[in-house]
Amino acid sequence: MFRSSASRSLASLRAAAARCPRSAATPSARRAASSSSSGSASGSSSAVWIGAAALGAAGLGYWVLSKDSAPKPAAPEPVKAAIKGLPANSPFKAKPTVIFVLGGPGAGKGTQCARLVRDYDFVHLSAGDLLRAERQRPGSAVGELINTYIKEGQIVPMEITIKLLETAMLESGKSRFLIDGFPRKMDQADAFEETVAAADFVLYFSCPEEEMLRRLLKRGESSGRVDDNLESIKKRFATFRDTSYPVIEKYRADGKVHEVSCLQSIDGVYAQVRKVFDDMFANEDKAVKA
Ligand SMILES: Nc1ncnc2c1ncn2[C@@H]1O[C@H](COP(=O)(O)OP(=O)(O)O)[C@@H](O)[C@H]1O
Ligand SMILES: O=c1ccn([C@@H]2O[C@H](COP(=O)(O)OP(=O)(O)O)[C@@H](O)[C@H]2O)c(=O)[nH]1
Repeated sequence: MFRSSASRSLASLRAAAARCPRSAATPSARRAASSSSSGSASGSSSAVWIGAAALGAAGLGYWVLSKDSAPKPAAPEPVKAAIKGLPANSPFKAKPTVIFVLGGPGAGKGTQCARLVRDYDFVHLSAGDLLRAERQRPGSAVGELINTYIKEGQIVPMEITIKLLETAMLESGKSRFLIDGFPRKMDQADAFEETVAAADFVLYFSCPEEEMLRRLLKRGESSGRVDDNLESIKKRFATFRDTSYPVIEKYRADGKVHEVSCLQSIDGVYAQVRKVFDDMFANEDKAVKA
């Protein structure tokens, strides 16, 4: 049965409550925390962390509801059921092309996506950028929550990230997407593929930690990011190793990963990336600009 926007909201809200971090304020949220999608809070979590998480958890439901209030274009279920890779409750009418761009922090995902947008007809959506924009949005009910997760190198509850991605995809009016830095956990991948659209493939930038560290510290000199500092970087590396890398392994087992080494110049890496895209999209419009 096709689910209405309101029931999607309620389902999202319930799921969000069930995924509050262990430090969530309400007993019911604490009870539900065993299935957290956000990664466990670090042992050194402070009162600030607890407060921010509680505040954010309270605001999350309101945020999900208010974000979900706009009517969504939707094809009738019988039509969509026949489209491979498009879930029945997806807000899309046709299967969009979705490429997950993954790799450790500082591997060069954003840099390479910018080139792909220049040369191919893709919309680049960085999950991290969308989260940072929501954090900055005046009046955001989840801004503090997002800030705390990012600083701690933890993964923001997936309801927030998926909602931001879905909204940006729909608002773009386009149908080919580079989803950069998402999914970072297997349940995020499953939820996205079950409610938005299946991924066509994963572009994975492999990179040793020493190189990523060098790049991130350099980027930190001017990025102004709260997480481009040694303490946060170590936590981000741990989250990538323990939680995000298994997502890549899973897609690899499914034969969906195109791996590119980051250990070349930006141009050198891009030459490898182009090979993948030219092979994949040779028969589509490509829109290569010289
Ligand atoms: N191949 C490369 N060689 C050297 N530096 C790079 C390369 N690719 C990206 N960088 C730099 O490394 C930093 C991290 O790249 P970025 O694209 O922001 O990574 P990510 O999006 O994976 O976090 C940036 O300052 C970028 O200019
Ligand atoms: O799907 C996502 C993407 C990002 N983040 C958070 O945003 C931070 C920065 O992510 P981004 O992709 O911008 O940067 P990267 O760490 O890859 O350089 C991460 O460490 C997470 O805290 C998240 O929670 N979920």
